[in-house]
Amino acid sequence: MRDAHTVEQVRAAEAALMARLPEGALMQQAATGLSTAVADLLGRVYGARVLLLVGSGDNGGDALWAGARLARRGAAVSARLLSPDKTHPAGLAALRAAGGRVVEDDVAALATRPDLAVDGIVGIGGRGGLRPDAAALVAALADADVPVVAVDVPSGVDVDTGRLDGPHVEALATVTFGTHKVAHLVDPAARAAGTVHVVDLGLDLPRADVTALQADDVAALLPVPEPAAHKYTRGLVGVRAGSEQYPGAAVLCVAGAGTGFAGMVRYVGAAADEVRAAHPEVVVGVGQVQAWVVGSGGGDDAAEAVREAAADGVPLVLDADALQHLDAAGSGERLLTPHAGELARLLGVEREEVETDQLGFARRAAEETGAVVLLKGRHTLVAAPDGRVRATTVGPPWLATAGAGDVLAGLCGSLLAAGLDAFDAGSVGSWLHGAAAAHASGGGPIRARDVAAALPTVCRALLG
Ligand SMILES: NC(=O)C1=CN([C@@H]2O[C@H](COP(=O)(O)OP(=O)(O)OC[C@H]3O[C@@H](n4cnc5c(N)ncnc54)[C@H](OP(=O)(O)O)[C@@H]3O)[C@@H](O)[C@H]2O)[C@@H](O)CC1
Ligand SMILES: Nc1ncnc2c1ncn2[C@@H]1O[C@H](COP(=O)(O)OP(=O)(O)O)[C@@H](O)[C@H]1O
Ligand SMILES: [K+]
Repeated sequence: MRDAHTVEQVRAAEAALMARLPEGALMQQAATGLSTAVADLLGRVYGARVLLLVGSGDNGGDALWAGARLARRGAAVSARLLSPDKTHPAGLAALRAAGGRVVEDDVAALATRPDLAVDGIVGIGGRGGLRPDAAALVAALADADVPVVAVDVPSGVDVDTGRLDGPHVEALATVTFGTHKVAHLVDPAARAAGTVHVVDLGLDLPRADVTALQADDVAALLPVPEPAAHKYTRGLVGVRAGSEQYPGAAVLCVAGAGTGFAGMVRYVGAAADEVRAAHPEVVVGVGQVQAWVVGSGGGDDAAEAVREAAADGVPLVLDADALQHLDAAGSGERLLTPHAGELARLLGVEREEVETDQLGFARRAAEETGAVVLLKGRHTLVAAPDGRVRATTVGPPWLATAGAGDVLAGLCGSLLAAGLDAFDAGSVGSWLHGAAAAHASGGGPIRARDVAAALPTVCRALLG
């Protein structure tokens, strides 16, 4: 499990550890890890030009100490101090002693294009977007195409929410300390962090509310049939999806549901002929199920489909059109699978608001509806009403293709039918969906049906 802790949790754990260690020991560990990661990215340290962006706090201190290490290995290290009167004194002295120099202004900083910049403007102590002087320097570096390695977090992002509240650093990579922070997993900030490396500090941390399942977690949660299982004990998943206008959504939703986690797939809806033709193993017609998936491509019949599914009193996946009929869905186990636009409609806000505060709105929707909310996106978030959130960080941008959401809804429904709760079904389903897309893609384009087809291979690899 990848845990993402809050600033408060990190500060408390760091304080407890620092009380037992010599002064400055943690910063030395951080700077060592940072300089190693920068050296790896540079390939060759000797002769490389490294520019440090140094703010007023310990984040700047980390950058300076790491810069000193790189300078001792032969890099030409210069530092642009954004608060010259408040620069970390020991870090600055170490840099100078190692042969690094301070540049007077942005023009001098960029006079010779740096090979790489180290963003030590602000870390977990930052508030609000970058201030104008820092923003101007960061913009100039972006114009000059200088890759940036962020120290702890890309400066300017909101660490605990993943929001971007103004100008910020767009990093190639981020070297963080002790644990992931929320902004490393939650978009849009996570996008600005690039590849995240964690330097272990040996912190003793509490449970994290924001996490990301890893392959071994998913493998442990997969529903595997008992030796004496038969198709009814494994669970039946019902799909009420598709319409005359969108029969394909039914076919794709059934493809996701029919991956093999449930013992049987039942279909009810307007696309029975298409479903039968594409999936001969599916049973068409009403009957008992352990979970229903409702709404993908559901058109005008969605309200009725939600009402009928809810009448069975089993867990529900509510997708697409069904999301507009939550009042008909009862209050049992429910997994909602909106994209940002659908979540915005559900909450009566603008799509852009959801996109800028994905964690906040996913949590708010879960709290207000009492359902688990799976907010689809680059990093899909699965939020439980109690505030826990799992982010899915696998899945290539090629997955943003029509019908992929229908496959996901069906897959999650099959996991619910097989006995997972809505939080596990949503987060495991989303992880498998992303991993299947990555497998099917191999770096190239994919169709939604390819994602469904790759699911068994991904599961086999996990279980093997
Ligand atoms: N704790 C530990 O054990 C360890 C901590 N470590 C490191 O310390 C970092 C935290 O250091 P920190 O607490 O000094 O805060 P930090 O993020 O450097 O910034 C503070 C100052 O920045 C300013 N400022 C604020 N907002 C701003 C903005 N938008 N734009 C520009 N400036 C802004 C503001 O000062 P002001 O200018 O307002 O006086 C504020 O006081 C942490 O991220 C990690 O890198 C590691 O060494 C491992 C061990
Ligand atoms: N940039 C991206 N990177 C990775 N996955 C993405 C990205 N954008 C969207 N996705 C995923 O693609 C799928 C699109 O689903 P959705 O928007 O419901 O499409 P549709 O309604 O056509 O089925 C979701 O699983 C979403 O998480
Ligand atoms: K930073």
